[in-house]
Amino acid sequence: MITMDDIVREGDPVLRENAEEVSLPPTDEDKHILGEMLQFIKNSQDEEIAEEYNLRAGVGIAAPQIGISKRMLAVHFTDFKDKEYSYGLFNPKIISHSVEKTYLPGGEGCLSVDREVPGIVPRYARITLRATTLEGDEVKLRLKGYAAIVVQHEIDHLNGIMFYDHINSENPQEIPDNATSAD
Ligand SMILES: CNC(=O)c1cccc(C)c1Nc1nc(N2CCN(c3ccccc3Cl)CC2)nc(N2CSC[C@H]2C(=O)NC)n1
Ligand code: NI
Repeated sequence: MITMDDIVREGDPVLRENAEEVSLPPTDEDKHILGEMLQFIKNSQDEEIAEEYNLRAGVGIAAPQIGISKRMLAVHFTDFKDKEYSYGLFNPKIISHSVEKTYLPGGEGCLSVDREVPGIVPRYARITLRATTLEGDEVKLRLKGYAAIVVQHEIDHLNGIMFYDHINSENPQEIPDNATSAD
């Protein structure tokens, strides 16, 4: 199982690399890894397991965060409208997005960042995504609000971008004019 010991922390160059496309159909090894990533996220949200294995809670993880520079990510969460999202995705690609932006009022956290980095992280409010799921289906997902934020945070990891790269260093709490809070 994946534990916090497998999570690469900021400073490791793999987090600043452009991850490689996964060749499709995915190999059994790639499917196993992505399945383990999804299981880690579920475990991190289970009070007993998280306590037992000292896991930090997250709703998403990208392969570079376990030292694998491949375009794979896993998300598992319920959004503010109680819609469940549980996906392992290969080669996710944002094919269109809104002009409007959104953000988490509490800022963002990252399993690879062992410190609080306060500030508003502006993200597209709505995205349309193409990807291949863990089950091998090619999907086109239209995401908004929290789901859009989480997936953009994880796709950033595939492009060597950390959430704090988006924070306005002059005024971290500044809310961009075309941004509304996700809640
Ligand atoms: C510094 N301030 C903050 O972190 C922050 C502070 C307040 C509010 C928010 C909303 C913040 N922000 C933030 N909170 C989260 N969680 C809320 C708690 N939750 C969770 C915790 C326990 C059990 C189950 C679960 Cl579900 C896990 C997820 N997650 C992310 N991110 C950024 S997008 C990827 C995602 C991620 O998985 N990060 C590890 N940001
Ligand atoms: Ni992260």
